[in-house]
Amino acid sequence: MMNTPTILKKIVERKFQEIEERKALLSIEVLKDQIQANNDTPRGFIQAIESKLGQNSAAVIAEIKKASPSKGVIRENFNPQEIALSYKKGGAACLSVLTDVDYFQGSDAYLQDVRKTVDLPVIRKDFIVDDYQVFEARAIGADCILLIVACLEPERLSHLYNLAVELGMDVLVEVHDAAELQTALELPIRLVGINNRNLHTFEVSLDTTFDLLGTIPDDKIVVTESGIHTIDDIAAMRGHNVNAFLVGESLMRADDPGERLAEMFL
Ligand SMILES: O=P(O)(O)OC[C@@H](O)[C@@H](O)c1c[nH]c2ccccc12
Repeated sequence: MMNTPTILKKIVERKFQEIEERKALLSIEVLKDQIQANNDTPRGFIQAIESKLGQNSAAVIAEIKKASPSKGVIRENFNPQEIALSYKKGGAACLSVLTDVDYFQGSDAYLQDVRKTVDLPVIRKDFIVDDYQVFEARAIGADCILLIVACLEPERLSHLYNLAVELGMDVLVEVHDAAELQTALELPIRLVGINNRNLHTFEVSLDTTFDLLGTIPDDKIVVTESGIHTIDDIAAMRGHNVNAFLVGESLMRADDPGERLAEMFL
């Protein structure tokens, strides 16, 4: 399968080009200066999740996503700041903002705007494969980054993880199968994201989470990602003691995303 150009492969190939384009416009040194000048302390992403879990509540990472390669445009009336306020009101623990431009119609500006608007911790949702993007994430105000095991060699994964932590950010390490999970567990991570969507084929199955649960040590927080649509989906997860959720589409399709969040989770 890795020989055919899957969507993930195409995205990552384009991402390497994009990074070169961005480096030509703004050097990594300038990004470092921006981080210094911003003098911004990252908000505790993991801490916000732990705090919800400590109250026996579900911890929801609510996603702000206009479009995706599998679904096309998900939300026409797209106002990230308004959505962020709605999510906050609906009880989200954290926010996830897509910054990938070419495949998700995301933007760094959305993340910057959202973070100014609400006090919740924000994860930069993108395909991070290079140091440049980790500095960039902190420069635009990200509190956490996503690292997808499927698009990184283990050494690079470990290197990017350490760099993010040095910059004060939290990391959500995302896996989709047992081999990726083992790679992730080599790192001193607290959060393990299990993506129920296969990024090569787009197939979604909540069994991905259930199948991998058994081999995850108790000190990790499992975040189930993608394909969470119904109260039954949530009850099934919570029945397996999975209490942290990353949810996008089903909230993005609602007129009032935060209200929908509250209905689904409370
Ligand atoms: O919209 P959904 O099915 O609720 O999924 C949200 C989130 O899990 C999904 O956007 C996602 C998970 N991992 C990713 C990696 C890259 C881009 C997107 C993603």
